[in-house]
Amino acid sequence: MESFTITSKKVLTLVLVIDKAKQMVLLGYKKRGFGAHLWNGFGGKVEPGETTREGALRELEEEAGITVKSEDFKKAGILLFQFENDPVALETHVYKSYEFQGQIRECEEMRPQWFAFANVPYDQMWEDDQIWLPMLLNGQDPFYGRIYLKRKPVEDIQEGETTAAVNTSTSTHVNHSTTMTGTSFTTAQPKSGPFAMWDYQLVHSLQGVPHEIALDGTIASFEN
Ligand SMILES: Nc1ncnc2c1[nH]c(=O)n2[C@H]1C[C@H](O)[C@@H](COP(=O)(O)OP(=O)(O)OP(=O)(O)O)O1
Repeated sequence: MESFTITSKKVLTLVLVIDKAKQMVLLGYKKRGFGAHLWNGFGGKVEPGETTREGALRELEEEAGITVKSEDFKKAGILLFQFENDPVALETHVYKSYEFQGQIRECEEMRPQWFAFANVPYDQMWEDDQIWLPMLLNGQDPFYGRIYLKRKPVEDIQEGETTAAVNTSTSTHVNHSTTMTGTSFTTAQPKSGPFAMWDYQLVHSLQGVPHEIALDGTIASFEN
């Protein structure tokens, strides 16, 4: 019996930098931590005292070495990630920019690389990315999505995927990891992470930009 009831949430960010002329998107290969060995946008937890916008810009600079001017930095939407039997959801604020300044560089956590829209490696990304990323790339934002994820059965987990689950240290998902304790994989070439998407709801081309999601999963407020 699935339980996706949530009682609290953590606020995260996710940034997609796009070269509109070349129809390419900048992704990062996550080398460690939650979501390790998957390609994703740049982002992470929002620190105390930061706005989501400030946190997103900070993570982009830390993880890809680049900055974006405030006027070019647009909120594309919010994704609420809910995990089976985990009362803590991840409210992830998604931003996009068609411009950036600085030199793209690799860091300890992420290896950035440009991908043509037609060659985005969805089979090596969070499974939900194939639902909402094409909408973002096609300009069908703002959007709001609710994504329900279930831990994959152990036999379906590929080599390396445990790294993504077990190395979550400060993240919400330590409880999910416990079922994996004792399993040891050494190579790191997973396909789409240790969680499978169970269901989703996505509303795109919204009239307003969502600002916050309530614990019942509805949009609590829009940006001014
Ligand atoms: N399901 C799914 N699809 C797409 N993107 C994500 C998910 N779940 C996620 O958590 N994410 C994104 C949201 C964030 O951008 C990152 C996760 O952030 P994380 O690396 O845990 O945060 P940091 O602050 O960088 O972590 P530390 O390593 O510093 O603790 O993935």
